[in-house]
Amino acid sequence: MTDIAIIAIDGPAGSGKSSVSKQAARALGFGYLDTGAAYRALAWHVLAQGADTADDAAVRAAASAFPYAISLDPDDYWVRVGETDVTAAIREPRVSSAVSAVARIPEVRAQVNELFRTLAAASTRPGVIIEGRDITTVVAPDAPVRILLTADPEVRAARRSAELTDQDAAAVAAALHKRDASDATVVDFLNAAPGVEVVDSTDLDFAQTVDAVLGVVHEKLETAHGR
Ligand SMILES: Nc1ncnc2c1ncn2[C@@H]1O[C@H](COP(=O)(O)OP(=O)(O)OP(=O)(O)O)[C@@H](O)[C@H]1O
Ligand SMILES: Nc1ccn([C@@H]2O[C@H](COP(=O)(O)O)[C@@H](O)[C@H]2O)c(=O)n1
Repeated sequence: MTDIAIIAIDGPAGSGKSSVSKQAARALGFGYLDTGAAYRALAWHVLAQGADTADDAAVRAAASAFPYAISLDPDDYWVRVGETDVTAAIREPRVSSAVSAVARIPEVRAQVNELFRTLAAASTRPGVIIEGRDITTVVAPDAPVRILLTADPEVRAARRSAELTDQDAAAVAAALHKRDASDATVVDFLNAAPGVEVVDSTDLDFAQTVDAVLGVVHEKLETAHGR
């Protein structure tokens, strides 16, 4: 990539990637790139066309004409497909349960990975935090800071369930674990690749987790700059 400092963060569902990355980006004055949003928006796009994300041909066709846009501003986050703001819609359970099928197609991954690199390189900020599942290993394996953000599965499920108060807690947990199991067949986001720092938030509150991530970022950036 360019001289923009890339902070790569991976982790399983509900590990705090988006909320922690967004807060850390604010503290650093960096951009924030949510890569899961692209997969979610493509799944939304397929469903909006009345197709099934299990239909590879339909997904490839949707990906070939995918007018996707996302904000990298942590204080003004939005996701659009064409003229439609899909920021909230892509979090709906119907999209969450359809997204893994989209993410398992190699050509789709290659297409969005190129887009992520382009978006990050175009940032006018000194750095960008990119979060997802394969950022530390595939999208930005040379990033000066690479973090695996994790927490015990039951803690992640409880946090997600606390967000989705209108849904049954057991169903929320089951959906989260099912998505992880499916996604883990495509990329390894449960084990840290060599050189990747683990931040385990199981026993940390939100502020402590942000501080732990910022601690790794400062340490690694100082090392990278020879200080
Ligand atoms: N250390 C923490 N302590 C308590 N709550 C936390 C902590 N970290 C994150 N959370 C909360 O956990 C929930 C899930 O976090 P978030 O949505 O950021 O996870 P995610 O990894 O981006 O999930 P997904 O991959 O499913 O999009 C949010 O409500 C967030 O505020
Ligand atoms: N780098 C990534 C990011 C995401 N995915 C897929 O997208 C889904 C949604 O991601 P969230 O971070 O919003 O939960 C996720 O379940 C994966 O299927 C991916 O493959 N690679």
